[in-house]
Amino acid sequence: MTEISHDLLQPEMPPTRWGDPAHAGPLPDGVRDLVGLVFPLSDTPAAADVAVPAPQLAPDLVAGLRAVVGEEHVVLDDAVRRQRTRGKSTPDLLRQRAGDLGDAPDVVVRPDDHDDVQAVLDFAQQHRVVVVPFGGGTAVTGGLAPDREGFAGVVSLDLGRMRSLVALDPVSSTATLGPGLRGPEAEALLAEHGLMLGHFPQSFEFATIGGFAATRSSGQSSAGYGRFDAMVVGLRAATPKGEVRLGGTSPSNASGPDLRELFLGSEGAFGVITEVTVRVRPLPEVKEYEGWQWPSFAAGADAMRALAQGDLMPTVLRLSDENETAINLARPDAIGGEGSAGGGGCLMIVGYEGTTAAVAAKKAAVTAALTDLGGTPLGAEPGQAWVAGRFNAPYLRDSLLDVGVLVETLETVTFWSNRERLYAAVKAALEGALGDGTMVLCHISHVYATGCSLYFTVAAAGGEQPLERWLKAKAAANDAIVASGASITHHHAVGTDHRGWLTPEIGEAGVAVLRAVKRELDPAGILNPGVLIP
Ligand SMILES: Cc1cc2nc3c(=O)[nH]c(=O)nc-3n(C[C@H](O)[C@H](O)[C@H](O)COP(=O)(O)OP(=O)(O)OC[C@H]3O[C@@H](n4cnc5c(N)ncnc54)[C@H](O)[C@@H]3O)c2cc1C
Repeated sequence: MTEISHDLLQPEMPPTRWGDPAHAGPLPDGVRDLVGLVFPLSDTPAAADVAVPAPQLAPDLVAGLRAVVGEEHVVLDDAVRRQRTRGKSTPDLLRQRAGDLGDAPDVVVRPDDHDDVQAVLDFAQQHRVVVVPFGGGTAVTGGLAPDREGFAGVVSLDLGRMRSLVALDPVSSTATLGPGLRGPEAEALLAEHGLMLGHFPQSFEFATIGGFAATRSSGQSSAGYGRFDAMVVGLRAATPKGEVRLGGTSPSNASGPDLRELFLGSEGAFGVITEVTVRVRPLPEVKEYEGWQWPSFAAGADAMRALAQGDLMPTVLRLSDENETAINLARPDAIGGEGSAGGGGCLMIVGYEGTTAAVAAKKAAVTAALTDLGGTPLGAEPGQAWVAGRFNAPYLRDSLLDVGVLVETLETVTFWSNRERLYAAVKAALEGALGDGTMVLCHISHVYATGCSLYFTVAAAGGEQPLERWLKAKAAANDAIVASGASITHHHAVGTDHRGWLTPEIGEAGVAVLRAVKRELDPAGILNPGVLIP
């Protein structure tokens, strides 16, 4: 067994929790008091001293991988394999907390460049070894837990060494980035040139460029900067059939269907994305965020629609429903405290970024529109509070799991005309499945001229079998989404968790196209088997 030098690895999240352990903490008093009124609280620590299953990959195959990428980049260390077991959904955390490491990879392989990745895929295809591309490990729909039945073993292909700014074209405003760069690393490299990407999902601190592309991620500034797939100009991928380079010639073209779309959202099932070329923009001169209050979720949603359809999009635009406004998730330290109801109604956060002149002009136009539509300005304080707490909610989830409260999120997207029906149906499904006292919170954070996403946060008593309780509730929510004619996911991707609900959305012919692409690019089916494709 080879020990890895841990300083070669990026800082890692603990397997049973989210984020940086230094930022984790017990439940704030206000939250504990409030939650204790609704749910029974009981100390529920994660299992300690969990044994990681012994690696199943035959020694000659391990030696073969070592010959490909070098001795020290093939890791069998238990802690490293445990950290790459599944992602960070609540079911993933519950399984880790219960000591279930059944999906642990046999070996972690760390390629240095595209050619290394290609060589690993060639080897894995020849020897029927599953390859699971691993970026930040923040997946929430089972995309890191493929089927292993019938294969010689499972390699977690950790892209953490591929973390460079590969090329920059400031004239065209494009940058080519390594797939293993985490959000802050990519922004720091671009900032050296006065540039930025502008992709800030809640998982920003740990998720990677390759992961963003592979899942068609969407960030908190999507109103102004667009979703990640819309930022991608081109990409390079290694597949078992060889190299694929897409979008390298032009920003757009009429050269047949746009094959970039085949890899955006392909979740490692068609190939390993080894470079992503994105459009970049100048760093903003100013950033301003503020709060607006709306009498109801419907009134706030109508105002968002008016902005989107009137070409008046700020950089950040999000709206909490009445429950989420009352709980004020952006400020866990203030939950249950004075003023936590946020003045009632529904809180909208509006953010502006750009040049001083552009921000002033956009802010004046948006302010006039929101005032006309009946909104009440709350000033900069709620906006600043949201910015300060925007990455904190996942830590709160862990603290709640520690006291036996089940917390999870899910998201969907539909057209404006279907928004109310979808909202009511998902809420009813979750409350019906989880029973009395269940708290269902919702916000809109991704807005289009034609529709919006709905992002739900659910809190319920964990009970004796929290995992089973959640899986039942999630299935009910998925059924409600499909029955409402909405999409099964706006940005979390399909993974294994949503696979069973994809066919009604894309149809049998659509599934056949996905299967045909998979057969062509990955004939032995070694890439993430069971992920994405029904
Ligand atoms: C607390 C929390 C908050 C989140 N907030 C958001 C949010 O605001 N917006 C959002 O869009 N998502 C969010 N997510 C989901 C998740 O962060 C995204 O799906 C993210 O894009 C995954 O990136 P990653 O690098 O962690 O990928 P991973 O988790 O490592 O992998 C995700 C999938 O992509 C595949 N993959 C990874 N890298 C590559 C590659 N280079 N080539 C091919 N396939 C690859 C993997 O095999 C897997 O199937 C959140 C998740 C958590 C836990």
